[in-house]
Amino acid sequence: MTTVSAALQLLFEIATSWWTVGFLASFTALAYHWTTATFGYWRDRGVPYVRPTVPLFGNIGSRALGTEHQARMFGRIYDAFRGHRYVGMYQMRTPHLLVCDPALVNRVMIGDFAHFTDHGIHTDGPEENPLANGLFKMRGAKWKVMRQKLSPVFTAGKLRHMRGQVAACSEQLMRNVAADVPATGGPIEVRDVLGKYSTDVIGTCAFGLQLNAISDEHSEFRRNGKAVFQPSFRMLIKDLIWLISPALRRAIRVSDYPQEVVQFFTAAFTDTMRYRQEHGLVRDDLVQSLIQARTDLVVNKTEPSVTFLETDIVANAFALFAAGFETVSTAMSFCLYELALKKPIQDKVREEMNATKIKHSGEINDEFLKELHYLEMVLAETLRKYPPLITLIREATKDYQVPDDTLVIEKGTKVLIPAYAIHHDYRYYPDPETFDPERFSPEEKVKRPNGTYMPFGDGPRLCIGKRFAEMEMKLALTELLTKYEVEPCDKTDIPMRFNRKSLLIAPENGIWLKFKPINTAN
Ligand code: HEM
Repeated sequence: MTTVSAALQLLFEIATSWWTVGFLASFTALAYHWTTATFGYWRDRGVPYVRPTVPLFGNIGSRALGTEHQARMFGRIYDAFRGHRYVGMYQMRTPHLLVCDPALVNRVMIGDFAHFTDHGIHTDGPEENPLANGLFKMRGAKWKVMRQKLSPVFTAGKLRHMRGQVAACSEQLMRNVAADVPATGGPIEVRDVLGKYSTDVIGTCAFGLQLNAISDEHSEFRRNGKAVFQPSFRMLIKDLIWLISPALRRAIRVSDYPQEVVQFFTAAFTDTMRYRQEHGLVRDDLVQSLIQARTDLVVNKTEPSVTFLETDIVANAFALFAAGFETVSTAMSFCLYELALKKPIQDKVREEMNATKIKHSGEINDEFLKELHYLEMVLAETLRKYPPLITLIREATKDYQVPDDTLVIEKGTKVLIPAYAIHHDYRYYPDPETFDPERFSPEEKVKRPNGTYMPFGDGPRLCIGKRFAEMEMKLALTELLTKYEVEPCDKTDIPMRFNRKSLLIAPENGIWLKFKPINTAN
């Protein structure tokens, strides 16, 4: 009996262990197949491509693990294939085409835009994330209608009306800097102080909030705003899941932002809208254009072919905040960083500001801002060296025959434009790591081919807030640089190191600079 049961026991163990081994082997084979099934896509189409080394992760293992910054990763690929018009690569399992040739970049963004109308970024439904459907993520006809509704508020005439609101924010910025400088007696982390400024600007102009309710370190607006951009493990996972399988992401419903952030921004905008409507308040600002869009598209349904929801309006207020907060503060911070390291350029930009101030009797009006040509060159060079978006993205919305080529970019393909790498290509920008505003003198600019400068993107999807951002940056930089000299200090990172977890270009350790008050009667 004992012998029989021992034999049975042995047989059972063998069977189950074979079964286990078989199961594991099949599972591994299936998993391997699924995680690598797409990796022949570019080879099959005869496209030069970066060989994917790790199943599932494709070419972005280093980025996913946080061991390599995106700018470096795309730069490495771009450099390895220099001279090719495009390169195939895999972000997780998804094939992406990196377009490197400026002429083709120009076609994708401008000339043949009709084939690339969408950014092709995954959006959650309004139930999972009411803030998801902002302009940046909107597609097709819906994007076109909303873009037309919002564009008028960014024209030069309308911006003039918002200049007063932005100027009030730059005065608040100066009070914040003045409070920080004597208190610490030493360096300031400029991204923090400029982050308060750009929060103030969007808070007043897009959410209609009172200035004093925003910039305070402990204000809810500031706290929730920071939470949106805090690089987090959750955000990284969320992005990677989308690249593995959008269906998987939909199934497990990982939303873009924490619930409390969604609730806060929804309530902030809805309260302002209700207040303005109840009090018959009409102002020429972003809030007003969104209220008008709501009346036309949600209430009166003037575009019956496209469905707009209440959440689309709040999502667009939020989109202006999301797109305009970090980009502006980061660009201004890098600008001050470079000026602190290059004193002669700083002096020259200040001279221009002071001379223009005298010419306009101290009044900072539109003419004044337009005449700051050297500052424009400095900002252009800052955005060349540090474009906040490292790559631009498009999705082929129709099949596209690449001109003078055999390749057809199939509908649904993700197309990436490596803005950072192109901005750092020595063929267009010799000695690319040197900060040199003269590259943007009118004579130098015309020498470069189109499709080699795109910090704000280009074509119909060009940043809608470009002029607004330029006004915002010029106003604050004029205030700062005519009152303070900026200098590096012990805590300044030289050379600059980027935060590897951040989606946008961001410094690893903040940007610490000394602010020396200028004793002047101006
Ligand atoms: C230095 C500041 C800024 C930079 C460098 C910047 C850059 C960009 C870039 C690269 C894009 C994508 C363009 C493309 O795909 O071709 C974009 C889109 C966008 N930006 Fe900006 N941006 C800045 C400031 C702002 C501000 C202040 C606002 C709002 C007030 C804003 C609102 C938007 C919106 C809504 C979009 C989506 C446009 C669309 O898809 O139609 N941006 N921005």
